[in-house]
Amino acid sequence: MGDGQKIYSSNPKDYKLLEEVGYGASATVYRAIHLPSNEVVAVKCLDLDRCGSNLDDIRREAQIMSLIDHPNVIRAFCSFVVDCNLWVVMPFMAEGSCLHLMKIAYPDGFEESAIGPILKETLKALEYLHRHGHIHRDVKAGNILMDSNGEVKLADFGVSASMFDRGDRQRSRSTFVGTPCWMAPEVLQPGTGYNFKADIWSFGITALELAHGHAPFSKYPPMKVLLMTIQNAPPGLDYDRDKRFSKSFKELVAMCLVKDQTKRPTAEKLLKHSFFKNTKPPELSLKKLFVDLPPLWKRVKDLQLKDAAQLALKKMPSAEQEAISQSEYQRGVSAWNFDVEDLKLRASLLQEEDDIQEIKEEDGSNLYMNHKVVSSSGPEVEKPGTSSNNTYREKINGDEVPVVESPSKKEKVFENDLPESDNQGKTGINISVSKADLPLLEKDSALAKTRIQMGKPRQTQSGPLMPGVVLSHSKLERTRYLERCEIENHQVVERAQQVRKAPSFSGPLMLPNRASANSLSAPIKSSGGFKDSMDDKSKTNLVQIKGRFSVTSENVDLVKDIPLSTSSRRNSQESQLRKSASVGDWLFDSKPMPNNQSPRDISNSNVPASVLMPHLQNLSQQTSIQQDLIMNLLNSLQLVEVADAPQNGTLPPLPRGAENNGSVESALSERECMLLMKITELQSRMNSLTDELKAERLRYMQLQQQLNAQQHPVNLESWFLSNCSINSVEDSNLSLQQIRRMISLRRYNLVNLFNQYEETQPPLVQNHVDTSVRFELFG
Ligand SMILES: Nc1ncnc2c1ncn2[C@@H]1O[C@H](COP(=O)(O)OP(=O)(O)OP(=O)(O)O)[C@@H](O)[C@H]1O
Repeated sequence: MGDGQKIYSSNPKDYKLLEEVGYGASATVYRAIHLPSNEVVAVKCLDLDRCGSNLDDIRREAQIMSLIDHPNVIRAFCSFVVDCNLWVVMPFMAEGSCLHLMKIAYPDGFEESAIGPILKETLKALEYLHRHGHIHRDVKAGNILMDSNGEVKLADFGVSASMFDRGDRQRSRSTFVGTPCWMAPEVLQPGTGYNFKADIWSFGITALELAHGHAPFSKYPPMKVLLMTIQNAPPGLDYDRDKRFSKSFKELVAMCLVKDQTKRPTAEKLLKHSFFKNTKPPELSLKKLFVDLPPLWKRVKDLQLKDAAQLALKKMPSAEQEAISQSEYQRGVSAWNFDVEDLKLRASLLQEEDDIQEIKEEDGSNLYMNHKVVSSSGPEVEKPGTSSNNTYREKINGDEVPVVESPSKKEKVFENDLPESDNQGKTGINISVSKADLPLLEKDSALAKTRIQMGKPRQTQSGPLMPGVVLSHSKLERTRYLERCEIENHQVVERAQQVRKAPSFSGPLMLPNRASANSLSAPIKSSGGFKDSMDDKSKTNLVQIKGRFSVTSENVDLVKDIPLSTSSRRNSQESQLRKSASVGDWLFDSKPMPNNQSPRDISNSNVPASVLMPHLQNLSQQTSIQQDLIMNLLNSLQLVEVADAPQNGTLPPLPRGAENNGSVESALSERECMLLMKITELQSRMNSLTDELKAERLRYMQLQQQLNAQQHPVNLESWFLSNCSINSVEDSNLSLQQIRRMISLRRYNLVNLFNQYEETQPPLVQNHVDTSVRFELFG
């Protein structure tokens, strides 16, 4: 009787948990004994509190796992809740994940003879899952498990998605989940959906990971990985440096890592690739990988100790260690708890890698190097910081290879060879302490030092960011746009502060001109090499350079696209203020509404509080800044010299000489009139903003009520009953069938409403709609 047929009870007392053999973002995995049968099993204890996914996701994972029936896919024997944990009982894979194995004994990756069988078995698993309508969405070495007999199984359905959703969403997902290094461009890119071909991309990245010991770009923080995946040529095997690998392996990888998902082959087709023709069965070729290695739990323990020692060396307080370890999890190395704000912040703090001496990652040292793979002897690898990241694909031996060109263009470096840390350390035992992982304070001070040394100030961002844990398509654009709004807002505040601090009494107030570092019209050019790597298109769209890292935007003109109601109002206000050019360039630029949405539009829709709050904050900020401006105007205008003539709509100049007493009087009264007009104008603007703010507040309260109501439609039948003022279905004169019909009509209406709402709302707002509402509506 195979494992599949055994009865595994759902009673925790029937399981004796033994050693810890791994852990992820939300789960710890134990070797355990199923006492009634005396079988060794693995128990994955998912901490429901720590778990980012909702119960539906978890239930789905467990459900899918229990239905799995394929030798290469881990299936769940059973699952049940114990206190705040969900226990998933599954076969114990005694050699753990490929990632573990590489970290322990093969830091430079496996030999091709081992990679072949691992990939082949993984492909079989993918072929099975895809055939049954699932996208795995988290294919990587950390999720490929091996048993001592060489068996290979794909694990972790934490983020898998059923492709059999109803309606338009079928076979095209729009939720941002997964692990960035392994994520396909279409998953990261705005506007497009993705399908099972995303797994093929991840499979290609996994192939590179197995070949090198780490995934391409894994050195970089997630946001940078995200942009590099979108902007750069796909990574691949280097035809010079990766001489130890066959042409067919390189070809296979290149086939998977095609940016156009439609051009990627299916798992079924890949299985027929020549690379797999001569692949030996896993039981023959993989077993040797584990010879002489201590048992899995011992390795895991050793790795944990090693990491703990590294942390101790850094002499960090435990809270900081914890913060690092947590951020390691959350910054995308661990799947679906994607904290976009954190990513943005870190991206903004990015700097030249060579600006600050990097804290060396000691991950490369292996603990049990009894099978060290001889690494290829290629040219010296260029440090990422010294590279311009100017990437293109070059034909070598008739094949396209991604190449990174140094600024001098003297030497070429193959992109996927850039030294990288193991950012996949989601298991937590590899807490890599790269500078990107330093606690912010420490990092900030390092940054500050660098800035002083280099004498080139860089922009950091502050202020509230839009909340959101899930980045979906087109959110990247919106993120850029919001970042820009934030910068503008920051500028406005800075200007207002400067007005307060240093009112100039002679001539224009001293304010930064438009071509300043933060100016959108004149983006600051970093001396970092990254800009060189961008094509012309992205150059024109450059919004910011953050260290070697640029943020571009196709929507740089978004402000122009703000609906007339808002933009024209703002433009006229801007122009009015601009007209008082006598007070310099202190253009009051209100923070535009994200996503072309006027406050009124927002107030007329069902928008969650998280979206409304920034608007409200904006409005109140604008109001207070305007108040400041008015005060400053009043204080300083008497002494301000006005350059423009009154016919230009600006204030008349104040004559200087005492001999012009008569004209001084008339000019003064003229000035007074204009000032009064200006003040009235500003006051009315302030009033209207205050009104808007009040209306928004009111609307916000209403929306929150509506949202609450929508979030808890839980039981439509009970909704119906309560709305029909009857106590039970039996009490009513209606037949159950009629009631069901009414309920389904109601549901239908809700779905319609929801769809309409989605159509009218910009995607940013859509994405903030609680997924539970979607789930409830779409069933
Ligand atoms: N059946 C098993 N047998 C042996 N080791 C396992 C088993 N399942 C998982 N592991 C080990 O535990 C680690 C964590 O497991 P898993 O990836 O399922 O956790 P997770 O919390 O879902 O991870 P993630 O961070 O991807 O969400 C794996 O990388 C692997 O090393």
